[in-house]
Amino acid sequence: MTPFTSFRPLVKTGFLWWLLVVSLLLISLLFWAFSGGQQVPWLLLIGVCTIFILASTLGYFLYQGQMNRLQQQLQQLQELGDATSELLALPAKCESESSFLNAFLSKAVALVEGAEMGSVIVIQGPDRKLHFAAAYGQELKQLQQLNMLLPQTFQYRLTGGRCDRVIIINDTDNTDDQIARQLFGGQLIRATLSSPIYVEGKLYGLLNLDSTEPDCFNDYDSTVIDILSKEAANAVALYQKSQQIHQLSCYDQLTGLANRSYFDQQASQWPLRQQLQSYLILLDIDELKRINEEQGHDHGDEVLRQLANILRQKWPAKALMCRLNGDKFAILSYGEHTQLSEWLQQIRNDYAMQQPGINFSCATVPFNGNVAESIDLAARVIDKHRQ
Ligand SMILES: Nc1nc2c(ncn2[C@@H]2O[C@H](COP(=O)(O)OP(=O)(O)OP(=O)(O)O)[C@@H](O)[C@H]2O)c(=O)[nH]1
Repeated sequence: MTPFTSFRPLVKTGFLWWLLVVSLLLISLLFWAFSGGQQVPWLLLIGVCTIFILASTLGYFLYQGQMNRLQQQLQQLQELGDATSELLALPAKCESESSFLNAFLSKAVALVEGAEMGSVIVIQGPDRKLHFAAAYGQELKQLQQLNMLLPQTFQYRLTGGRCDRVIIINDTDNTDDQIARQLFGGQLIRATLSSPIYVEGKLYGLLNLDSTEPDCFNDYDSTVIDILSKEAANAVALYQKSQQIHQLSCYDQLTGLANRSYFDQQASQWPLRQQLQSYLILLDIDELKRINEEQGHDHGDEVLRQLANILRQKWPAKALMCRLNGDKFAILSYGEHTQLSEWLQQIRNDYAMQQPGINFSCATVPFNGNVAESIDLAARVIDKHRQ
């Protein structure tokens, strides 16, 4: 981040003083010249000089005020530039979408001078329900109790349902909007700003900034938040893409369980315990080929999905699970051998209730850190049982 170097005005103050002195001398010279070197009208000269000095001083202060405002805006612009580049780096650092939204919200509150608090609302489902995903200076749980739909927001109403621009309400006394008038620590929100966030052309959510003081947001804040919301949208899209890539590369699309390579990766970090043996359990659905042929591939898919669901929902201990390939699943779990057998029997019973007549073969072998070895051993045990 480059530190902001103080704004250098075009004209130095010393030069302005010289300009004033020279102008006064010129005025005096003109008076002297017009009086033809005779009696100089001193009173008139002093009056003119005084007016000139007052006008110059006023001009100077107006100029300074403008320079200060410009300096402030430049500083804000630089902060905005820093914030936007930080935003794009955030998805890689944040563990979840909600932690990203919280970080984004903090930046927005810090950038807009009048903002004391704020929230990020994500629009959910076809009925466009409002879900408060992040809050700053307000109780998130309390906000999440507000049961509202998008059409009830002032953003929606004041844009005629288009939600296409930043909306500022600088005095909430003039609105009956529930969100706009929330209580904050016993105080009423008096000014509020709402910006839509579009991710890949679809309304993703709203960024709201609030203050207990009226008239504290201006057009400049609106521009800053508009830019920031667009950058946040890019960052959200980036985050969602990276999640999709993770999902596609690590999980089996049919069952939602981990795939073999992600399972291998996680199993390599599985903590082996001295007091409690770890076991690898291999499950292989019987005669899936025949099921596919007789009842169709879709039914075969359902058979696979249901076993995965039962394993995920019913396995009673901490475990890693995956669909190894085709009709084979693996579980890495702690437990006593007899206990694991009981759990497997329970899974078998539950599965038989959902898929009558369909069974699976399984083998439980000790796991000592080498996944491939344990899987080979378990596969040999299953083959032996089937012969
Ligand atoms: N429906 C469906 N079938 C699959 C999928 N992946 C693999 N299969 C089928 O699963 C069958 C597995 O064949 P085999 O390894 O001989 O297993 P099996 O027919 O269950 O025979 P056993 O395991 O010896 O009882 C093959 O016919 C594959 O086409 C899938 O994603 N969906």
